Amino acid sequence: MTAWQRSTDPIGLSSGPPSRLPTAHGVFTLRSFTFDGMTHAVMSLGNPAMVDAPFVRVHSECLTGDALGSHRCDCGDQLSAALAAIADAGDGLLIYLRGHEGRGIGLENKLRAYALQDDGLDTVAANRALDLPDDARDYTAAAAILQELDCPQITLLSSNPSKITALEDLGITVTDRRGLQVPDRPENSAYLETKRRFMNHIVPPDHPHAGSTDHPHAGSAETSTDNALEVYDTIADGDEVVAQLAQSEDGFIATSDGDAQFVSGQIDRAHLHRIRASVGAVLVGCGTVIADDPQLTVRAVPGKNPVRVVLDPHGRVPATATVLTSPEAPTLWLIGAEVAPGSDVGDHVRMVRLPVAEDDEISPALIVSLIREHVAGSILVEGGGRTVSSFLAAGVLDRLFLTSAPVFIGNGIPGIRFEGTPVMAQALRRPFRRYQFGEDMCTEYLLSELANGASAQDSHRCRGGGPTA
Ligand SMILES: Nc1nc2c(ncn2[C@@H]2O[C@H](COP(=O)(O)OP(=O)(O)OP(=O)(O)O)[C@@H](O)[C@H]2O)c(=O)[nH]1
Ligand SMILES: [Zn+2]
Repeated sequence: MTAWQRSTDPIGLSSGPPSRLPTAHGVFTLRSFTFDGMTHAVMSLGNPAMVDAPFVRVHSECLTGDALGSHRCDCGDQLSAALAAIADAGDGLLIYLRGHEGRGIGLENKLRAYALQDDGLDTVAANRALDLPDDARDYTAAAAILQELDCPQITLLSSNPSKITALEDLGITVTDRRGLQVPDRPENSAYLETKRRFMNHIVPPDHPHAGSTDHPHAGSAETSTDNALEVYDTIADGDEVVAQLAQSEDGFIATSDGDAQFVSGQIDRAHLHRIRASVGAVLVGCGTVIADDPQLTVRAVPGKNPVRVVLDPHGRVPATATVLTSPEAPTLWLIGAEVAPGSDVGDHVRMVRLPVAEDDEISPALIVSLIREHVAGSILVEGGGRTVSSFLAAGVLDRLFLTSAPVFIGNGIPGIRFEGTPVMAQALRRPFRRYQFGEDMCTEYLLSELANGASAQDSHRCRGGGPTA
């Protein structure tokens, strides 16, 4: 038993005898190591303990990629490239970690996540939609094996920086890291982009997107499956007023009974959550809070929750509303000057009085400046139809994302409606871009010079009234 085992491992690491394993990359030595009830496989070549920082691949089990030949991920290619690199070096180890399937959520859950990805979610959003962590892997067994094999200093074959951190936290020194050369395949390029964009995976130096944060789908009017559009960065870096609304083909956001589940699909939902993650504040009218009791947090994609702002001039929001009771994100409660708030609210809620308005209508511009006194960054006006319409008509929106779903409601709660013009030539036309979100069509209107200028370099922009891409 090594010193390491005695000091930190009450369960114990046990290993089986070495055996020969002839492979396409040479004859390796194979041993099993059992730790905490799980048996892992370790392939070694040469004498890694005698090398300063030997090549080590810590490979997470992936039945579909490693054994079934799946091209949804790059695991099979990484496995084979790692063995080739070790064979080339002459000394090294591959630790095949079982129990890591699906980044630690198991095969059954990974296949559930695959089904959601077939419907348009990306790999991170799919785990979240299942209420599962983005990455649940534990590297304690790998660190124990490396100590046992006298390899406390290694060159890690990986493009995942969090593997380095995890191993270093467990006492392993990663003196160097090597990325493995694996092809981006058409079937897994969106998956690899998501890992690079949202899980910090390192882009290989010879990759076409190396050194750039641009996303291949940026500004695209084509079908986008992971909708990581460039515009989110523009919104995050600016202080725009952005609105988003999903409506039926005939312009309703809900049925006449208020049923709004669900007008648009999963990709549009992920898009909305990406906008939430890019803004400082998300505003809704009290009607939306009463009808839908929304959480207004970022759940479908990674990112920080914005401050939730509730517009409540007549004090109609019930004290039981999620925005007032759940402390997941701060809430700014814009409440009428003469309204007496009911019972106590949580510490996450800040009450701000609206000024008295003569005609009972508080101007959108004033609401924006009130929010700006408390929150920095862009503001998302998320609903409902009346609130978004009043902001549009008042000319305070920089950008509007309006998603049309291929469904007819016939009659219901209206989406965009405002006092129009009798003269067609005077109707509101602005430059726009279009994105296909699965079955839904999202049109992004560039309403202000600010938004128009910030997005000027992007391709696929159409002039108002022009043909759609
Ligand atoms: N939950 C989930 N897991 C996946 C998915 N695709 C692959 N995996 C799992 O992800 C694990 C591999 O992790 P990756 O993020 O691809 O790569 P990595 O091991 O972190 O990084 P490298 O060392 O560069 O390969 C394996 O356990 C796969 O089963 C997916 O869509 N959803
Ligand atoms: Zn895989």
